[in-house]
Amino acid sequence: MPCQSSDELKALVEEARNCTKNGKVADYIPALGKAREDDLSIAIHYPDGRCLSAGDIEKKITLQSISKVISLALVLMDKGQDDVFKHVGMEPTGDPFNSIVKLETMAPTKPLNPLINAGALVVTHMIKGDTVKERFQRLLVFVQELTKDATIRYCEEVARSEFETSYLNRALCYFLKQHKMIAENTDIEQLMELYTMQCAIEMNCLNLARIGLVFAMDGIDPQSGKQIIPADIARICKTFMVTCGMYNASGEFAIKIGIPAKSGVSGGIMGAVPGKFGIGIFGPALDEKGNSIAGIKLLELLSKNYKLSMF
Ligand SMILES: NC(=O)CC[C@H](N)C(=O)O
Repeated sequence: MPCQSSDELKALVEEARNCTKNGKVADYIPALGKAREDDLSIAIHYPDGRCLSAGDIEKKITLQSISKVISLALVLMDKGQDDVFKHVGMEPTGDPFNSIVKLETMAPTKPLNPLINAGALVVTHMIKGDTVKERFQRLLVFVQELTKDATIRYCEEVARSEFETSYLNRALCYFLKQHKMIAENTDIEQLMELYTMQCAIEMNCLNLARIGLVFAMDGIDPQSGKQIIPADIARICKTFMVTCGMYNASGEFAIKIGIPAKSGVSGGIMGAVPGKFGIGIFGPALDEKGNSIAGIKLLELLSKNYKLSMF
């Protein structure tokens, strides 16, 4: 068993908290700018139901880019790999998450992977349903199943704040629609509504750790034994988490930490230690690449102390 007590975790959190002062809370989505720079919390969820935690784990965070792994799993389950990978690739980019540059320089115009914004917007546009409400509800029910928490909702304030300011994401959508990676009959305002609600799904670190646990256990909910995500799809998602989960810092993260993980600009990180446990972290101060600066430090300490690298 890697980490035995919450006290061990608390010591690591206090050590990692020092670097929050070198980071900055994201404010390009104005509502995210309200977060406290020195916040840091972590939860670890084991398959036998035990949880360890440190920091204020009641605090809720919006998923932001972490939601991209979940929508990918849902759309792969709905549409199958052939259809999905006709619209989005499997390669890391080396560019920031919201970059538009490769869409113009690559032929054909297909987002390189589903975890950058361009690819995630294509994936979200493939969520099944007739209305934004119906499509969002399907995603939310899936998240509630993964977290085993039917109270999970989205934060309207954060969703609205992003919807009102998301010009770059709109630009990506129109570019992709022009090149038929987003279907011609798609209303981009409705897609933005769905995407910003998806990114604003809100939960605490424990919930996040539980999602990580399901991915870690190859899509099985270890408590009920139910296969929530087919093993092959959980494998694909984890592979993307390794190659693209930390944006253009994924290579360094794989070398230094070696845990499949996905970060979001709210400062969340979801980790899935294969076969062992799930991790949920909240630390809103970000580094220059948009990853939680103390969250990465904390994962580095955990990985070194408990030999968690999968490589
Ligand atoms: N890196 C992120 O977490 C990005 C998600 C955010 N909602 C955006 O599209 O800009």
